[in-house]
Amino acid sequence: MNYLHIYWKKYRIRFFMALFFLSLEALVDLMQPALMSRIIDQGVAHSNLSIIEKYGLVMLLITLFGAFCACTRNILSVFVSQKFAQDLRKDLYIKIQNLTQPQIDRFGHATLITRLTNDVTRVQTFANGMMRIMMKAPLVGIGSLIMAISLNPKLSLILLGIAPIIALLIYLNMKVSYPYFRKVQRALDHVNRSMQEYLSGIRVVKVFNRSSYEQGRFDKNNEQLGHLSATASKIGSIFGPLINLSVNIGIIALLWFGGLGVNNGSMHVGSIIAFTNYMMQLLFAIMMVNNAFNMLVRARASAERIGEVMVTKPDMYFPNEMKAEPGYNEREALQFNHVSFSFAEKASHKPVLSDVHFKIYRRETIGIIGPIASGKSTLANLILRFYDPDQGSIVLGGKNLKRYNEEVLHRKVSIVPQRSLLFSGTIIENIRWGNEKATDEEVIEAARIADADKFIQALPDGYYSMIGQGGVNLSGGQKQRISIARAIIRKPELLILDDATSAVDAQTDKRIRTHLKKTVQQLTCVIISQKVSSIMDADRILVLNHGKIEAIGTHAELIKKSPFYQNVCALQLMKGAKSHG
Ligand SMILES: Nc1ncnc2c1ncn2[C@@H]1O[C@H](COP(=O)(O)OP(=O)(O)OP(=O)(O)O)[C@@H](O)[C@H]1O
Repeated sequence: MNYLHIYWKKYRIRFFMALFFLSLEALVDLMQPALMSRIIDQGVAHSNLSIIEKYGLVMLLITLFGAFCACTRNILSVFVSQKFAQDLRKDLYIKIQNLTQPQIDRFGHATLITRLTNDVTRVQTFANGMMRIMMKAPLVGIGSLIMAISLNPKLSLILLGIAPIIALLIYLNMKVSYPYFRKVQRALDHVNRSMQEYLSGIRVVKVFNRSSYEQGRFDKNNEQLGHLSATASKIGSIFGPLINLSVNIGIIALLWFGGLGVNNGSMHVGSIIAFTNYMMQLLFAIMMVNNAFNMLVRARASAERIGEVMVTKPDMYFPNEMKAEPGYNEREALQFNHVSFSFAEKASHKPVLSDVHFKIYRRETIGIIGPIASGKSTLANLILRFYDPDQGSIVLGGKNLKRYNEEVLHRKVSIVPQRSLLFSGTIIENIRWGNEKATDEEVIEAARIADADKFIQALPDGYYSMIGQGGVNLSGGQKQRISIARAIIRKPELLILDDATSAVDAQTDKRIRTHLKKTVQQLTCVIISQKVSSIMDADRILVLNHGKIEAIGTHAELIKKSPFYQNVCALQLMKGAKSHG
């Protein structure tokens, strides 16, 4: 948990200031019973009003001082814990942003959200608790013990007998409950995941009448969370009463022996009351320590989970120097050199891409077609360096992808992903998301190329129309066209359309491709599609089958040499001809 060091360094002065005021508060608490004992034994017992007034005034003044210390400490502890949590959340967010795709795949989305929210809150609660009770409790506890011993050494033996039993119970409580709190957080990840999946697929769930099935999945995870939380709390609820029982046995013993002392005249009532007060304070302090340990156990589990993300080192490097490969041909835009790749998590480890070898020339449009799960999107993800090939290399503009600075790479290559992802905000903001500096004219031009300008202008607020989260108030085709405009406005050298026009009709699809060819002359384009009509007029078409290149060539060439392409054309083009006929 070394990552917490920087926050400690940043906030330790305020933390110690809070502890200073907390110690003063504890001191005030410790003085009260002693003063009360004097008021009773010297004032009340002897009907001495001036003593009562004198010590009463002192008690009032120190209580006021105690209140001032408590307020100051509160302001400091809230400030420190809030700021610490804010910094931690921010740093964790940045860390998550810098995780590579395989690392994000490994963690999973839901757990990253729980770690960023719930786990950080737990650590924050603990930090705040430290400045409220954790330090006060030992101070009051030790102080009470000293005061009690100085008041009556014999009676203090009772305290010394009870205190170790309570300390042992606290230790056992911590030891038994710790593993459960880690499990509780993991169960919370599962609940978050089922909720996240449900919300992102809500329409599909409804259409397929799978609400009760999804509810079942949620219930199962929720039950598991409830069960684990209950077990963790049950452990606390066994140790809590045991500690209480020990405290009460101590009080009874104290009153018994104290009563005997008052009877035989060796003790005063005021001292017994003060002693009882110190004993209560001591035992209360021990119980507070127990609570604090419970908080510590939870916070430790959370801090470790946050730590797992914080210490994750990037497994990809994006250097700044970019050397061109020897013998580089200026005409080449992209080159796959015998690339093989598999997702490490896959049980079978079967390669998703095997020995993929091809070149794309500048300003060329390449179509990629292939059956479902043949590796088309994976190929696009490798060009963006979301993953690195296991074997072979990818060369972009004469330079190995591994030598690119991340920002430069993503300025050169832009993608319109299969699922259009829009953000809540206006349409213009969403398009400009691709290039913050783009002028209004450039936004409109990009929308025209993506064949989106007309429908946007027809909306009541035009480019300033609001888009709901994920683009809920737009059709699939409208979302896709805005996504295309967003990619074009970046002015990339290589544009990848990954099934980006699946929701638009054939004419719009064609218009977009024609606009792209005419307007963005320097552009090299990779069009991935299941539709022959989307790629048949590309300069060359690459047929991917089971992660291997089956054939590469023009539409006319492939019709002759690729069995898969022949089949798809036969199915799709004949169907198209029939439906037109
Ligand atoms: N993040 C991932 N982790 C593990 N396996 C993955 C991951 N992404 C894709 N795969 C697997 O890789 C294979 C190829 O997937 P990919 O998405 O590249 O296919 P595709 O040709 O684009 O399919 P489609 O036409 O359906 O979009 C599939 O078997 C898929 O299950």
